[in-house]
Amino acid sequence: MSTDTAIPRSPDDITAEWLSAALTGDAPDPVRVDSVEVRPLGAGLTGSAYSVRARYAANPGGVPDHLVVKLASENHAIRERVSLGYRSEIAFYADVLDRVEIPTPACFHRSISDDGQTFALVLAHMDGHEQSDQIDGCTNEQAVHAVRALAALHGPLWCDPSLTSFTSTAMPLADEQTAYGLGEVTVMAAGITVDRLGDVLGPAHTEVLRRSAAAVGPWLLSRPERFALLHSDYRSDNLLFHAESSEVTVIDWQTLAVGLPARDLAYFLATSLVSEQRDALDRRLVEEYHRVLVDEYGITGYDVETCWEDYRLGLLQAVLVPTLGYAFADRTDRADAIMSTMLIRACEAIARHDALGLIDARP
Ligand SMILES: Nc1ncnc2c1ncn2[C@@H]1O[C@H](COP(=O)(O)OP(=O)(O)OP(=O)(O)O)[C@@H](O)[C@H]1O
Repeated sequence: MSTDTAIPRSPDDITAEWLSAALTGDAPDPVRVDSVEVRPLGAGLTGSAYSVRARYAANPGGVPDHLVVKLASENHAIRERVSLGYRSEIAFYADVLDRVEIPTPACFHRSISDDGQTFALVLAHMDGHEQSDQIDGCTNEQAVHAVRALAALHGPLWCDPSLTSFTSTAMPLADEQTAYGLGEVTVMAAGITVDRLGDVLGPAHTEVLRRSAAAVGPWLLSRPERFALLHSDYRSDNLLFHAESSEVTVIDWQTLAVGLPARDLAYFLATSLVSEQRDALDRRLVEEYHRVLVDEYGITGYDVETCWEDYRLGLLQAVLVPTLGYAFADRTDRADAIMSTMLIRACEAIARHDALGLIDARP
């Protein structure tokens, strides 16, 4: 791991010298970068991502010319608040990536300071891929690729005992104390969300939102017999689809968690498809996710009806993650629009599939 001073804190620190050292690492043949062209990417809500075009004088390993460098936020308060997210993403690329099969950008360098508030990641820029718009949602074809990729995250570490002690995440496997603690924070976050967006959500969705937030504690403790590593924010904004093949590459690993696998599946289907599209497709997409788990990862003792029930139960993830992210972040018109769209879809799905009834049925 690099020392603190070696890690860039701002785009000005992304120099040819730094990139040369970062890309060389411990390798005997140095990478020599002649020049870099750095441009900002993304909204930068929790960190900063930059597109970096590099010209090489020596490039023995064939690192691509077009890279993404991710750094911590330049805002101290944000850095403090999300340092666990930074640790999660670095842990993913350092310790987890080789143990799962979900497609991600190739990683050429990662470093983080001891306090977790300064980090750098150098990734391949996914040229030829595009992000689908969170409000428009994914196409049907993109959705198929997304659920298959999800099975490739969950399948390899399905109920793997090592995950019970995986703590490089803000949301390790829940016990009673953490579940009810997170439940209380979610109720608070839902209250703030309703104060801001209640008029847009309307009374019926507001009621579902409040009841869902109130159920988060027992929900997190449901079905403890099944767990996997979760992305937790598996939605359009974090999925880059190949423009022609629709194959997906998954980014933004700052919300790693351990829990019921279908939480990721439900979150994706509830936030990243428009409601009518989800109603028409969710059964088929759940079956496809299940098929890949069984056929490609040899998961046994998990029939498709149980997977379907897990999907229904998992829908509360689509209240948990957005409200926590939204209530404690700065407010913008775009954030309001994305959040209200995701929450309306989530509440419709929760009501349609009686997700809350499942929690009551099996306390
Ligand atoms: N490997 C990549 N290839 C192409 N684009 C990328 C890549 N990684 C990130 N991006 C772009 O940069 C944006 C920000 O990346 P990411 O979501 O990982 O960072 P973040 O700190 O969580 O940003 P934000 O706060 O804006 O969500 C992405 O939305 C995407 O547009």
